[in-house]
Amino acid sequence: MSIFVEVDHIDRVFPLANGGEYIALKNIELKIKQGEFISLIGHSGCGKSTLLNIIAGLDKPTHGGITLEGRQVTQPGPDRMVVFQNYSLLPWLTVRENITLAVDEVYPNKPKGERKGIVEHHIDLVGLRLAAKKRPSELSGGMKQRVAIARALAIRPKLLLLDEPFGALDALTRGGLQEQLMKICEESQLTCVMVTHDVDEALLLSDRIIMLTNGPESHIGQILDVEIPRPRQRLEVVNHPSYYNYRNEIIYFLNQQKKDKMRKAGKLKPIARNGLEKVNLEIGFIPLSDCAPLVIAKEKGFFEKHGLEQVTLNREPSWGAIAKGIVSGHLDAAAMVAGMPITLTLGAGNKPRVPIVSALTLSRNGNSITLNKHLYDLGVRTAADFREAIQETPDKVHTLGMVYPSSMQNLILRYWLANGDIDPDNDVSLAVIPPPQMVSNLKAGNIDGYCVGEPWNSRAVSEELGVVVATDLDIFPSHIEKVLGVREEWANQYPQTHLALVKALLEACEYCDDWRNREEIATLLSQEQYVGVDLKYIRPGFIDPYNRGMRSQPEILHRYNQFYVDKSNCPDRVEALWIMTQLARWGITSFPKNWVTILERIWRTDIFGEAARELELPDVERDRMPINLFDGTVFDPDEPIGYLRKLTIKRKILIEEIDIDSVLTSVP
Ligand SMILES: Nc1ncnc2c1ncn2[C@@H]1O[C@H](COP(=O)(O)OP(=O)(O)OP(=O)(O)O)[C@@H](O)[C@H]1O
Repeated sequence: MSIFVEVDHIDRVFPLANGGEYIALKNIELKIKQGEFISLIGHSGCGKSTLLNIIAGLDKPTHGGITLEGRQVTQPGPDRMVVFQNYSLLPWLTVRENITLAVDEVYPNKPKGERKGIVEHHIDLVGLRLAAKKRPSELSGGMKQRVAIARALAIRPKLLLLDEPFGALDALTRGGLQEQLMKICEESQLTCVMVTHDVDEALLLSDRIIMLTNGPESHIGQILDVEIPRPRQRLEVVNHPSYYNYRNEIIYFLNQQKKDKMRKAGKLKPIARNGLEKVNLEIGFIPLSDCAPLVIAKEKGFFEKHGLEQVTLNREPSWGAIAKGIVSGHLDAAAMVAGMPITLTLGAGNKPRVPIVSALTLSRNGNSITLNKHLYDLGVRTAADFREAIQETPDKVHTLGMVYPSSMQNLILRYWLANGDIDPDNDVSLAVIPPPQMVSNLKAGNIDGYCVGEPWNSRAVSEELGVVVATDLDIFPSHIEKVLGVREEWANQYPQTHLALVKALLEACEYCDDWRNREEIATLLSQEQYVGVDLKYIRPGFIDPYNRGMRSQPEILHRYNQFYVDKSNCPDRVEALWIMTQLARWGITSFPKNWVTILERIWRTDIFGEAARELELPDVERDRMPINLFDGTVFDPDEPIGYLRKLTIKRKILIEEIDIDSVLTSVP
């Protein structure tokens, strides 16, 4: 498809009555291909209609320009037609006359019979034959909108522009018209730009969704490619494996914009109270069973007990969003995958180094490796079996899902594969997929298996899509899983708040490991705002025996999803060092020569100790002991580089001194 419309770096500045000016749009740049359906989405007042009007030629940009098929747009023209929400029909004319007027105006030189044919064809196209003689006052809202669409299409525009065309209609009428419009656009390969507030409407109709930031100086914040095949059916679209991923991304963007607005209006300013520097906190989490301590601290009043009166738990769409939220300061704190404090601090992937501190381990264990039923039916039970299956199908790329590069799920999955002599980067393909989307991707055949936390293994087992071939209890029992993470700068700015947060969550962890509370916790977790799944998917391993989906009996796994057992919530630098070696092994970060200093900076046993003492709970720092791994190797914390050297399957390992206080200038 060739470039059809080009929005070339436009600004729109409105003069104000008081002599000032309002910069509505800033530097908008967009290329639209022929036949593409584009939606513009963003909060009220962000400039969607202004942009649409400029493309239509109804308004002029202050800087920059629009071209249509290479020609500059300076005024309205018959090659572009706008459909507004308020229909703009002439009340004294009938349906047929309204359409005829537009056709006669645009095609005065066509023979009368041909013009009449065009009008009648478009009356039929929108199903208004029986209402052709009626005037607008005799029509419903949906019928009036159909007239407006028929009138726009009848003049055969090259570009159809729609400004919230279905906004005023009831849900049923809106649904019918959306489908009609989609069919017409697909059949006639029409190029469309539509302004909408409706996320589902945008996903149904669009090839690309342009998300605009809030004004002033609104610009394109994000562009989402909707890769759902055409022709589309509403049900197929909603059931597409990526649908909720797309939907979450848009809603997340809009929520972030809303928060920015509140922040600018001073509504998210720190509120100091109760001897704490900040009692209003935004804490991020991912929908997983092990977000339980956050949910319990909120629902059972532990945050409030420690003076944190206004805690909002933000369900985030991905671990990437958690990292972004913490780095940007949108989130005060988050339940993080265990390696995230390290990768953010070291600046993995050439990102700026953002020192993170963790003063609390929130959970241990709770992950499994699930493979699809097909592999199970082929007899795959172990990594060695999997290697054979890979060797027998050299033309197939086996893809496995993992949740984030610095997650234990990635490191454990890689460890399991490498132990089976499978190179995780060369013999299979690993894809980053947010936990809630694992099952739908397995179902769609996009991946052959994954390593993830609960309830996403139990859901695949329950739906008979996959079997659990290994739990983390088989691979690395009692490993660190989720940790509380905050920016170091934040911890220094709000030390009493940080301490209160650690205390509240430590008490919540203790509550979560009292098995008498598990039924209540599981019920809370199943709620929409938390994990949002049926209780039957949360129960296995959390309350009930764990079902791997094999022919074996479900087993009782007491240490799966562990929050306080062994009183092991104190940050453990030995485990963190093992994570550092694995991150270096797979080329995710370099291995810092100054690991001792960095470990002490990130894993704050001192803050944990203070919290535990104030709560009169044991301040247990785990002994500095070697870790015995399931493959028989021993990780000696005094010899991390020696351990790295001994590993067989690995990437090129970089060992260097990392100054986390300096701005990152080189690839680590
Ligand atoms: N003629 C004007 N003079 C001054 N400001 C204007 C003018 N027209 C629009 N604006 C401002 O420009 C911004 C963008 O307006 P626009 O109508 O394009 O937003 P929108 O995203 O379409 O909003 P909505 O979704 O509520 O329809 C708003 O803040 C609006 O107040």
